[in-house]
Amino acid sequence: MKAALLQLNSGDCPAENLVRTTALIEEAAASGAEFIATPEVTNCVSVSRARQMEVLHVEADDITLTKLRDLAATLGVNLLIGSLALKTKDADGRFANRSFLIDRSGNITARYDKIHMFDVTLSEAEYYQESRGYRPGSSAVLGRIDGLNIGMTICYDVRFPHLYRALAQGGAEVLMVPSAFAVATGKAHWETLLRARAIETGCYVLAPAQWGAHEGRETYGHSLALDPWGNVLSDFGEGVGVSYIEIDKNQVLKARKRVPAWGHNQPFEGP
Ligand SMILES: O=C(O)CNC(=O)[C@H](CS)NC(=O)CCC(=O)C(=O)O
Repeated sequence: MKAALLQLNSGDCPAENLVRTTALIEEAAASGAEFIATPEVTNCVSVSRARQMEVLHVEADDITLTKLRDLAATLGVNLLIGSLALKTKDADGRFANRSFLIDRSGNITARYDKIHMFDVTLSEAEYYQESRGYRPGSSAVLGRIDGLNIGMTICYDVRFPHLYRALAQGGAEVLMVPSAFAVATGKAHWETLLRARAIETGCYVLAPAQWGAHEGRETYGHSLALDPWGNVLSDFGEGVGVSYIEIDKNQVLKARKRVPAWGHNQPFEGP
């Protein structure tokens, strides 16, 4: 199956982001991609809560979701919306950072709320408090497209290997890590973390990413696809566009036959 990873430079205007995302999805479908994946916060990258309050919507009213579902149906492709920032009905007013798996008929077949919040101080000048704006999810989610089991995760989740192991042991063959990675940690950790998750689980790892300057922050780009042996299938580097890879379920079986660590559970005590 041909898969496509979109690298975006989403701004803080959902309508504009939708226009650009739609064009790249159409381009990917015209190139024969049957599974197309977009980065974290496809609809809006913003560090301003006031701006988010102004432009974001609850899931039922979100235009990006409605339009991309229609687009998946029109083009007959499977779609992973890496995430949408959405309002919730929570009393504390926090948003959801929610990923959607959409089938060829435009149906939502799985949704996942990012579990691990990026509450990190990289330097005096660069710090993130994601849990202030977003309410974390609490369930790992497996979706399914065209006979492939898809483990859904987002960005900072990549640093928590037990989540990926649980998804692989639950049946995942492809792990999604749509992201908006920081530049400093991207340079230091991005490829290594993603390759490790592929090697440990014997899964494909697909990580479509935000890139470049956004209002109030900057992201690393380098959308990455790994095969189940940990080989880099594609690295988009910088800029905006689409990368293509081939997914072959036999490669999952092959890697796991050589090193079956993903399925070995040896109990131990302590420390
Ligand atoms: O804030 C939003 O609107 C959406 N959320 C994100 O972009 C999140 C929190 S700032 N980014 C990450 O998790 C980057 C993780 C990272 O860079 C690392 O693990 O090193």
